[in-house]
Amino acid sequence: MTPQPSVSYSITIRLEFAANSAAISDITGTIEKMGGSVTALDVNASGPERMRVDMTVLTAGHDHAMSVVEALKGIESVELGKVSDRTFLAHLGGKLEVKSKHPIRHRDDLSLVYTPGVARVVKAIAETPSDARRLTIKRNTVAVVTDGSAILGLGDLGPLAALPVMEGKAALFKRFADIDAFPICLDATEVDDIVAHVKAIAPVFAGINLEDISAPRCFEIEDRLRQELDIPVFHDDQHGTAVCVVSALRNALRVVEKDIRTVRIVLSGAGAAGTAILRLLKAAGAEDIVVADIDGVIHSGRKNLTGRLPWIAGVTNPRGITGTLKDAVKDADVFIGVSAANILDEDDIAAMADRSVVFAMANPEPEIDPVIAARHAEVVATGRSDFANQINNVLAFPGVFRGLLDARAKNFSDRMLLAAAEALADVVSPEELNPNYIIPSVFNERVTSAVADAVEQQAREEMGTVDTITGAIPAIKGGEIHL
Ligand SMILES: NC(=O)c1ccc[n+]([C@@H]2O[C@H](COP(=O)([O-])OP(=O)(O)OC[C@H]3O[C@@H](n4cnc5c(N)ncnc54)[C@H](O)[C@@H]3O)[C@@H](O)[C@H]2O)c1
Ligand SMILES: O=C(O)C[C@H](O)C(=O)O
Repeated sequence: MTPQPSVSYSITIRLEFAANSAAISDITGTIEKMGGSVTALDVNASGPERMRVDMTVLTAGHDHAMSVVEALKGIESVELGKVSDRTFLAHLGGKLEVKSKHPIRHRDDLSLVYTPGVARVVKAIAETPSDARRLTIKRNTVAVVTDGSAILGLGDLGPLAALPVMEGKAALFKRFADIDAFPICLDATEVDDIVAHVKAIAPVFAGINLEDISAPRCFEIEDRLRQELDIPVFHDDQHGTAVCVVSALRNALRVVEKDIRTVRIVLSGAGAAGTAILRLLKAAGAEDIVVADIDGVIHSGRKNLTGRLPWIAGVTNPRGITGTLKDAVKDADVFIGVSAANILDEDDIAAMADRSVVFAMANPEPEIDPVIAARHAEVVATGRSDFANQINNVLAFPGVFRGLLDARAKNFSDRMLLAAAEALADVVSPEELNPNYIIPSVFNERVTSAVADAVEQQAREEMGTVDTITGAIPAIKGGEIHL
């Protein structure tokens, strides 16, 4: 794929020049000739003789940005000032802050929110631990936990480098579900250590969102934490992705008028995302799924199947296909890729069944260029924001957690995930549905509430009657007033 100018590589360039010259058209002409795109021009200072402007330019990458700047240096009448990378500017000082909900103006406030008042609240919680949900941040707070071992598609870059991503996830929790999420980047690599650290911090939180932890460790870490903690533990790269894929597939199959129970699905990738997608596809009724990984198609005769691969071989591949991914996609109705960049070509997509569906979701480079895929497939989706049909787990995790927290759920089930997938799909109405609109934008106001309501309702059904948080209704207990 040829990189296009985008906001993620935008720069702001300070430029000074004579006020009456043709400098502005020279500048914009030079930028456009170099393939950049001017999106804003702000006058920073102006006088009768000279003016200073900040010009914002979209570029296609770091080297491209540098070549645009070099070209501007060549305009004689223009003086170049500082050049700022807008992505780095947006990260200066981090993306989050903690704010007090109660004003602290004088001694009265201190006595209420801190000592001595707080001591009675401490005793109340020690006596009735469930009161922590009413009297602390616990009820609306989620930990976003990583060890930095599988950051986006970048690999194992460690906990410190993972912090901007975890801050970003926390910001998305707040923006889309009004959940207070906090980034926790653990300097730990052993499964036992990670489990122990998450358990140790769990008292503060109503849920744990695991992020960017590499497979296969992520499976054991999640399984153990789900068993050992009484709050939901959700590995977003697995289940958030699975919800979005099943949701998008439901609508894509409506477009191509095929049935999930009979379509032939090829899933490329048997890691964190692939394994969870497979589970949820099975739960949604898919029967003919062939999974391939870096060593080719997974089947029970393949040597050295380890980890979850024997399970995958046992529940997939009903027609006993062997060989490569390319062999598997021939005549397939659906391709779902959560594996690696550019592993399919145009001929592979052309060899799929009529009215095929391609979800090429490897980030940042998909399994096949979506423009090429669209020459043969009827519905194409990617993980990217610069193409139609972006499948990203931000469509799921804020609403899923909102629903789990509101139901005070202790865990989640496949039925809750399926309910979330259905609700997300239904945000796109039959009148709106078309090959380029199978999945809504996260900025569609109905997304989070639809997912949250579906998860909460399903959670309540599965949990029976759930205590509701009654808020500030005073009750006399043991001579003390508990709010
Ligand atoms: N768009 C989204 O919302 C979204 C969500 C989750 C993951 N992803 C993307 O999916 C990819 C996989 O993520 P993951 O967390 O499951 O990673 P993972 O490392 O857990 O699993 C990767 C899988 O891909 C297979 N693979 C690697 N190279 C391959 C190749 N050349 N040919 C065929 N298979 C190959 C591996 O064998 C493994 O099964 C990444 O690119 C990630 O960015 C996208
Ligand atoms: O987490 C995301 O936003 C994307 C996805 O999990 C990925 O690994 O690319």
